[in-house]
Amino acid sequence: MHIAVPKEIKNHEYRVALTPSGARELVGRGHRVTIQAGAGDGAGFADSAFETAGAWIERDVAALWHEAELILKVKEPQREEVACLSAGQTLFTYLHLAAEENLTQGLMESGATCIAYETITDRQGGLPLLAPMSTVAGRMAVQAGAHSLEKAQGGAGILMPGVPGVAPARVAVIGGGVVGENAARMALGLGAEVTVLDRSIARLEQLDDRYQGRMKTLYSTADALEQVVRESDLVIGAVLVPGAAAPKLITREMLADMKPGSVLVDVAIDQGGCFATSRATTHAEPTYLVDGVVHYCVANMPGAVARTSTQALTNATLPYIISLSDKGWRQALADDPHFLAGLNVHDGRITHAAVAEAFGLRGRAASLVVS
Ligand SMILES: NC(=O)C1=CN([C@@H]2O[C@H](COP(=O)(O)OP(=O)(O)OC[C@H]3O[C@@H](n4cnc5c(N)ncnc54)[C@H](O)[C@@H]3O)[C@@H](O)[C@H]2O)C=CC1
Ligand SMILES: CC(=O)C(=O)O
Ligand SMILES: [Mg+2]
Repeated sequence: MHIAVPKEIKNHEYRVALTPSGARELVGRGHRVTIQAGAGDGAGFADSAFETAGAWIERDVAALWHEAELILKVKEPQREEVACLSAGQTLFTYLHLAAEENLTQGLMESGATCIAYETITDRQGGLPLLAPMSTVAGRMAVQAGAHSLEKAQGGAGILMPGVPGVAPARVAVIGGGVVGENAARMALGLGAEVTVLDRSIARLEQLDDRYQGRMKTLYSTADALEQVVRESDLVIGAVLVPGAAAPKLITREMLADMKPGSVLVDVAIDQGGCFATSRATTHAEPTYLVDGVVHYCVANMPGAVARTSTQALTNATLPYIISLSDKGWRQALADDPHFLAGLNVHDGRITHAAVAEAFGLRGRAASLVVS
């Protein structure tokens, strides 16, 4: 199969969809891998490393897209990338379509087969291709939050661990999944007082057990959220309903009760965000203020630590890429219902129920596409 890897063009996105080690595995299986010149530079992988792995380097972007059967990316395609996609091609990347109506429309019009990393499931009920980047983003959320609490960033001027005789910061994490656990773990490590809220009792039990009560767990109700948000210095949004737009859990009114200079980090922004006042920001300008509360809402947080993230991403995606390349998308998805859950758009139709519901459209069952 002819596999192409374009250079990412989203603001401050330095990741690349494949490492040279990943390219070597694919080339070794008889596939042709073409990498856009410079695509790996931001992650520290030079063109020469890809060439050594047996990949081809292409300078002509239009030719790269035109000739590919399978296109591997990291972030959702930008407008000029959607224009390069055509029927018969397969796109494998993060899509987060419920938050992007224009993108969804563009992908439907392209006629391409679009498989989203973030809706692929596993036997344990997890999201194996979202998890590595959620681990990164969860850990980064605390770094971003701690920085935003500094006075020069608009924050209240609070040091996360406090000092002897002065209390540490209070951190609330809404959603105790992969992002939430990693954020809570980092905040605990910094000496903050940490509360995790979730709707899953089983998950709260697991966290309580794993951290031996060192973080407080709360069942997530409107009352609990109001109370915790009022008391917290840093609130991290980490909820997810797979494929769907994030529920708005912190309302504009609740913001008025927050302490001036407190910080909201909305990691769930790639699904539209879980705070009513969230809007996507970029690494170039990551924060803004609403009612004296600092908002950090970067939709591609792992892009800033591209070296770590690129390796973690390829580790997770490679088995799926091999399956797509060896078998073709239809057989690969037909063989694995968890992989099939990643099919979001095919031949002009939405094939994921939560995405179709987000836009009030009638989708087509993914199972019908591969049967
Ligand atoms: N901004 C960025 O750069 C990145 C964003 N993300 C995003 O972070 C979000 C979280 O991802 P994961 O942790 O991997 O998901 P996950 O599925 O592991 O965890 C989500 C948790 O939210 C909980 N939840 C759902 N509704 C809730 C509610 N109403 N109240 C409280 N908890 C609720 C679920 O029970 C689950 O435990 C996703 O939107 C993901 O796309 C992930 C990586 C990078
Ligand atoms: C998951 C995601 O949106 C990211 O890694 O950028
Ligand atoms: Mg986006």
